[in-house]
Amino acid sequence: MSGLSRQLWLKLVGLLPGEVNHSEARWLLSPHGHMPLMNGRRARIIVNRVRLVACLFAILTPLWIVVDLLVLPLALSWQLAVARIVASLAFFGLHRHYRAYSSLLQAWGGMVCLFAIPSVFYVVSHLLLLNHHLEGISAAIGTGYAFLPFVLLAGLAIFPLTLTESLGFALPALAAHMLGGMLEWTTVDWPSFWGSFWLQVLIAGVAALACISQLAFMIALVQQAVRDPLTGAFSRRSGEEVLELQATLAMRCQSPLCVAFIDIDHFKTINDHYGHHAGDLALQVLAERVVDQLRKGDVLVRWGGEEFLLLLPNTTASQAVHALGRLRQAGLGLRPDGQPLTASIGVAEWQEDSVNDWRQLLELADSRMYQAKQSGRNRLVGRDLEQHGWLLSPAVSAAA
Ligand SMILES: Nc1nc2c(ncn2[C@@H]2O[C@H](COP(=O)(O)OP(=O)(O)OP(=O)(O)O)[C@@H](O)[C@H]2O)c(=O)[nH]1
Repeated sequence: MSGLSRQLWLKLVGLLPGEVNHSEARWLLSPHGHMPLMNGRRARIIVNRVRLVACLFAILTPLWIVVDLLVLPLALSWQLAVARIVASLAFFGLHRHYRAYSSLLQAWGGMVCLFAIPSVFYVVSHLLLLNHHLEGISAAIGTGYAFLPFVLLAGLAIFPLTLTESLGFALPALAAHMLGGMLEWTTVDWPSFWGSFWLQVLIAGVAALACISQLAFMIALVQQAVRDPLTGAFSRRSGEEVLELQATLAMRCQSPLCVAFIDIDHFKTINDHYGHHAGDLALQVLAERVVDQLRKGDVLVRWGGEEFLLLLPNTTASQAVHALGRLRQAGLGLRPDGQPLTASIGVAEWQEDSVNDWRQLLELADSRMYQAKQSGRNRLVGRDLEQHGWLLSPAVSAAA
């Protein structure tokens, strides 16, 4: 990014909701690059809101039948009543059969269905209204049907969406309105077509801001909830959630997933001899080193105390052993006495170790870490090919 465009970007980012920092601001623009944990949580929120709104509209839509029957010509009000009952049943079906998945794609699918039902109802009701010339109170009630697109656009505001996503939903609605106006396909005598179009653009803009603000707030809360405040690594609870997600994905796609348990050696002596602050510092440096050395998609979890879990998606056991060997050679930091900080590491991969559950994978890596401790610490234990048994890497002696 050039200096000028970077400055412009920072200025723009300064205008965005203050809950997110600069590096996270791009997450408000597009779903690309969101961490799977965030996608999973966002998908669940979207699905829950789709179901809630569907339930609300399943109840509210048929209630207006009474008003139509009292005010509109009888034939028209019955036709509209049928359309309302069909829409209400569709909303009810959506509420009943659409479940809380954690895939963003399925969440978008739910939103499409939620917006498709009133859109179809809008088209049908307008075709019916076009056949009647309404006057007085009937005309006023008929005009109410023309407000549905405004309600749809405003309704977007209840979802935590990125700018691209909210535009993806709003633009087709705006385009349809534009097309309808050009074809003079309207039952409402708006003072000005462009006036009503501009109003819809404004509503879509405000809704997009509301979507982004919700997303920003959500990102801030998720970041606070999922991170360990000392090291910035994922907390154990969120780490379990990420591992479960990644294991499900890996098993579905038959792609490798490696986990490594990393336990610092003789960590207690750092605390005992140099104080808790020195221990904290060692933990922070180790977390920084691991994050710096490994791939962007790898996830570091603080499992507890001086124990870390590293999740390596799309990585075979031998690739993981290679990457971890490089990390150990580069160094995990220094102890306060200047000696290299070392760790005992246990590695397991679901396909090569023939496990079909993330908990088993974890237990295997954990038991191999203990094997590394028992074999003298400062080493990595994985599994070579079945017939070769344990693979013990040599101890690392080089300082960081
Ligand atoms: N400074 C600091 N120490 C911690 C933290 N969490 C746990 N510890 C300490 O980590 C130490 C872990 O000690 P042990 O389980 O005996 O492990 P170890 O000394 O590394 O010994 P081995 O694992 O057998 O090599 C304990 O003294 C804990 O108090 C933390 O957040 N900060």
